[in-house]
Amino acid sequence: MGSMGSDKQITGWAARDSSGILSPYKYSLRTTGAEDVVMKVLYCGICHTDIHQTKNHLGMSNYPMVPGHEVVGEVIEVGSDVTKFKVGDVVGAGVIVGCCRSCGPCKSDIEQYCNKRVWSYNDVYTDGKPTQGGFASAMVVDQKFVVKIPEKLAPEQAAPLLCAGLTVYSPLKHLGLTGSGLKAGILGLGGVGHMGVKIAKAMGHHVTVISSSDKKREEAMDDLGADAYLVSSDTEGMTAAVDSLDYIIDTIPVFHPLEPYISLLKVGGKHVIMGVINEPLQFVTPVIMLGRKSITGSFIGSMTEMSEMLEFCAEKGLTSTIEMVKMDYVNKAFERLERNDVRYRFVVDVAGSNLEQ
Ligand SMILES: NC(=O)C1=CN([C@@H]2O[C@H](COP(=O)(O)OP(=O)(O)OC[C@H]3O[C@@H](n4cnc5c(N)ncnc54)[C@H](OP(=O)(O)O)[C@@H]3O)[C@@H](O)[C@H]2O)C=CC1
Ligand SMILES: O=C/C=C/c1ccc(O)c(O)c1
Ligand SMILES: [Zn+2]
Ligand SMILES: [Zn+2]
Repeated sequence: MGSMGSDKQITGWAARDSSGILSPYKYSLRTTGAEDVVMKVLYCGICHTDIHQTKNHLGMSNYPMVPGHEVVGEVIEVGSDVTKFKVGDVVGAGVIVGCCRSCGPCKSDIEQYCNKRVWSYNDVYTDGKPTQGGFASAMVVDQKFVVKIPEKLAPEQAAPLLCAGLTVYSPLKHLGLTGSGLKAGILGLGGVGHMGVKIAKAMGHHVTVISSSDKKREEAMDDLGADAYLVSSDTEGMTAAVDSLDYIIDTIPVFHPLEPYISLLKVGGKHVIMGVINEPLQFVTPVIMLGRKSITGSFIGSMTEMSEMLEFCAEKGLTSTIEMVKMDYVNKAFERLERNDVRYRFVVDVAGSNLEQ
């Protein structure tokens, strides 16, 4: 890495086009501002959103694009007004690195819903420079969007919590679904889904995994602690489970019918959509009306919830289940994630990949 003065030259791995293939890319970090934290990236998780973005599934991708928004790093420099962090701290950054600070959502501490949010990559920062994410040797992030990683959590295990963990924790809090004894459905057992099982279990819920295949049954029950496992194509099993769930966390990342899952909800049950799906989903209205059911969405969580969720995971001894890889494996890892071949999150050992050599 270059000097820590202005115009720090660093190396990240960037997608250049919608093939989504990442390769080394040199760019400069902004000069450290008064509120900025500079971190040497240690680990970065691979979220399915990184595939959506690098492959331009939403039609809004700009290249070169260094993805990665489950970033754990070590603080190597802080700006003059930074009070919350010091050099040597192990910290994290997630999906959002900026907001307007004056709109309703910002003032209500739900800055993830600010219409002027700045994304950690595939966006433009307030200085006019493109934002670039965590598959890079370093990142500069405003202290508001940096969180301390609790000492009890291993840094590589903590990385997936910064998006996947938060994405599950936030709607459960917001929707009042934290009490013990609730009946949960986790639809899609991937990175977000497996944290759904762990967090819901830690809240004392009875957890049913609803999966597209039988392949993950044993692991889901024995390793993750799920109470039940349904295969969505098993008509008999699905029928037996009708009207049984208080909520469903739906993490499927592609178009899918909603009605078979909504029918699993009790009266007043909630279907929470997480997947980023760029085509209309459909349902006929009686499936929600005749049961006062809700279909809602949720987007990551706030920085306040991020700290709270990390403390919750530390206290309950919750970690993510990861496969650690080096950066030269990242394209293979993206390909395996896309074909549903990971248990349950890839984490890139960024510092151990010596990007600057
Ligand atoms: N709303 C938000 O704030 C956030 C949204 N996301 C989005 O959530 C979605 C899930 O992310 P993530 O958990 O990282 O993704 P993963 O790929 O890790 O997991 C998705 C799971 O969905 C199931 N699935 C995958 N493909 C299909 C398919 N073609 N048909 C049916 N089921 C399928 C699989 O589970 P199984 O094998 O059990 O069927 C798979 O493991 C993505 O769209 C991502 O962009 C992610 C983070 C935050
Ligand atoms: O992985 C985190 C980001 C999720 C996300 C949710 C909604 C949306 O439109 C996105 O572009 C990303
Ligand atoms: Zn994510
Ligand atoms: Zn705002």
